[in-house]
Amino acid sequence: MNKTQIAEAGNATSVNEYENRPIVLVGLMGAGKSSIGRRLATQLGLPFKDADTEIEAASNLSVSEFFNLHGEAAFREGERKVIARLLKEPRHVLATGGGAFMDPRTRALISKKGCSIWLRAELDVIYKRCMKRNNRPLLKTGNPKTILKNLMEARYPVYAEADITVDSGDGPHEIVVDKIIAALKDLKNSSSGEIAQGRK
Ligand SMILES: Nc1ncnc2c1ncn2[C@@H]1O[C@H](COP(=O)(O)OP(=O)(O)O)[C@@H](O)[C@H]1O
Ligand SMILES: O=C(O)C1=C[C@@H](OP(=O)(O)O)[C@@H](O)[C@H](O)C1
Ligand SMILES: [Mg+2]
Repeated sequence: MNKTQIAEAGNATSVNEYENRPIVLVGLMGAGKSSIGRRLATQLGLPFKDADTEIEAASNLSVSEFFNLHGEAAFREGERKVIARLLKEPRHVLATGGGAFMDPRTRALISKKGCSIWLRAELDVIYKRCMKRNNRPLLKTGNPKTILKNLMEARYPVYAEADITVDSGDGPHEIVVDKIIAALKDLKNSSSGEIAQGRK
């Protein structure tokens, strides 16, 4: 059950409590979490945080350098700690890295403390966006399009557990920002006035 579904009696939390949670963007590389997250934060008048940037600042390494020096498992651990710290901060927009929500412990943290939004996009759109920069270590280990396709198959069923899903199509960022704001309003106006607490 996700937050947009009606809560069952005895297992609910108020929308107001929910509205105070950080807005956490999840989804594959190139979905737009960082660039749309920044614009969404500006629109909502909230601070913006990017988990990758925080890891880079804490380690004094780029994400690629971190992967090369310490490996993916250490990156996931650092990512979980950084996200746990950020989720304790007052309401903000948080862009996660694409693998964060795949880590069961990080996902549980986000489900407990955040309002998660999956930015969903199609393979060709994701691929085109990812090719703009060469800063994603996971795409350097083989054919990037094949890697992205395999990641989509493995990850989309898990991203689908997010509280809200918004399509991040091949238009301007602002269209996606507006769709997110509308989805958040829908949540606020949900007829029951309550949302599920015992989510996936
Ligand atoms: N809706 C969009 N329209 C156009 N370009 C986009 C859109 N979303 C993302 N991009 C571009 O795609 C690239 C990757 O986006 P980014 O925000 O870094 O994705 P993520 O953080 O999910 O990996 C950036 O150059 C960004 O400007
Ligand atoms: O999907 C992933 O596992 C990763 C996504 C990246 O972030 P973006 O999704 O912001 O590109 C970054 O955290 C790292 O390269 C690993
Ligand atoms: Mg990003």
